[in-house]
Amino acid sequence: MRILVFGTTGQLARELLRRAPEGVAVQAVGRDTADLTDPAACAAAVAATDADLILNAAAYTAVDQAETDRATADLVNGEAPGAMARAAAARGLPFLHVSTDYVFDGSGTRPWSEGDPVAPLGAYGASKLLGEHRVAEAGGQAVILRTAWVFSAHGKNFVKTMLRVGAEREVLSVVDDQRGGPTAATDIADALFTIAAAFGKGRGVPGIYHFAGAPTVSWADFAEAIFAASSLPRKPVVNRIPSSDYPTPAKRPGNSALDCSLLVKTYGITQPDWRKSLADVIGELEAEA
Ligand SMILES: NC(=O)C1=CN([C@@H]2O[C@H](COP(=O)(O)OP(=O)(O)OC[C@H]3O[C@@H](n4cnc5c(N)ncnc54)[C@H](OP(=O)(O)O)[C@@H]3O)[C@@H](O)[C@H]2O)C=CC1
Ligand SMILES: Cc1cn([C@H]2C[C@H](O)[C@@H](COP(=O)(O)OP(=O)(O)O[C@H]3O[C@@H](C)C(=O)[C@@H](O)[C@H]3O)O2)c(=O)[nH]c1=O
Ligand SMILES: [Mg+2]
Repeated sequence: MRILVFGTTGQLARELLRRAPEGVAVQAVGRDTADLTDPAACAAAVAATDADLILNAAAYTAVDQAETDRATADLVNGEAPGAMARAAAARGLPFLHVSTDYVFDGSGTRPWSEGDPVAPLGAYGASKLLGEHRVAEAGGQAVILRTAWVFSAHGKNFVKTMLRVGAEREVLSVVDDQRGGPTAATDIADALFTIAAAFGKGRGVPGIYHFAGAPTVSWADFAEAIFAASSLPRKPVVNRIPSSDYPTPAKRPGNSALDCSLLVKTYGITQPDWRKSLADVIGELEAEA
């Protein structure tokens, strides 16, 4: 099976390139070939491909920056995936897309199910929701995988930020009232390959699915786990704060927990334990250093 992947340098794109199972060839295209601010270029890449399936791993992920750059976020996260999905549908090719917990408003404490009402708090979440709508409207065989709190040994993420800042400070203030499921890019890549294989066998089931690591924690809990798993000589103390003490341009959801049972039922993909994947990522980072 051949998979055309949009994105080459991102956390997820890199793991897709590294973890393709035997018999799967990943052809990744970057900004030079398909800039997502140019939806027509994305459609052209789909029209020209000899791949059996299309996977979009590229996105505008700068949550705060999106607040003042809404047009670019909507183009990259909304219109470009829409153009990819329409071009894939026109050729009868399955399309796998990735979305986010930030489409929810974060109310309540119950983990969000796929059919729950969406109400993004910020421009990034709104742009990802636009992408979900555009992909659904395209009418093809599409899967939208909503994930959360992605980390890996590469790119920008909370784990790397904590290790960098934690090496310099004795005390770190981290929000304790936003809860979610940290998810390793390696685990998302593997889940997407499982879904792709199902489509390869004619057994793919289109729709929206949730996929996040377990257990659900706060960012402060996650920070403590990161320091515990690291071999920092002097581990910083995590000072637990409310979000109101950590002002940011974009408001984040309080309850980001995703109910992932539909993916288990449909594809047999279980929730990964992020503590295991965190140990692997920290191992990789410390081996590189
Ligand atoms: N990061 C997270 O915490 C979460 C991410 N997600 C979703 O998961 C998916 C993967 O995210 P992740 O791997 O973390 O993202 P990254 O920020 O690590 O990577 C984003 C990728 O998109 C590419 N990209 C951005 N803008 C453009 C553009 N205009 N044209 C072409 N390529 C572009 C980047 O390329 P370049 O290097 O050239 O900029 C990069 O390869 C996305 O859909 C994201 O919304 C969902 C939940 C949480
Ligand atoms: C660095 C730092 C962050 N924080 C807070 C800010 C924020 O609420 C939380 C996490 O910080 P981040 O900057 O990683 O958060 P953020 O960029 O909002 O992460 C999100 O990215 C997008 C792409 C997604 O789709 C989401 O699932 C989610 O992963 O921790 C602290 O409390 N203390 C700190 O020292
Ligand atoms: Mg990033």
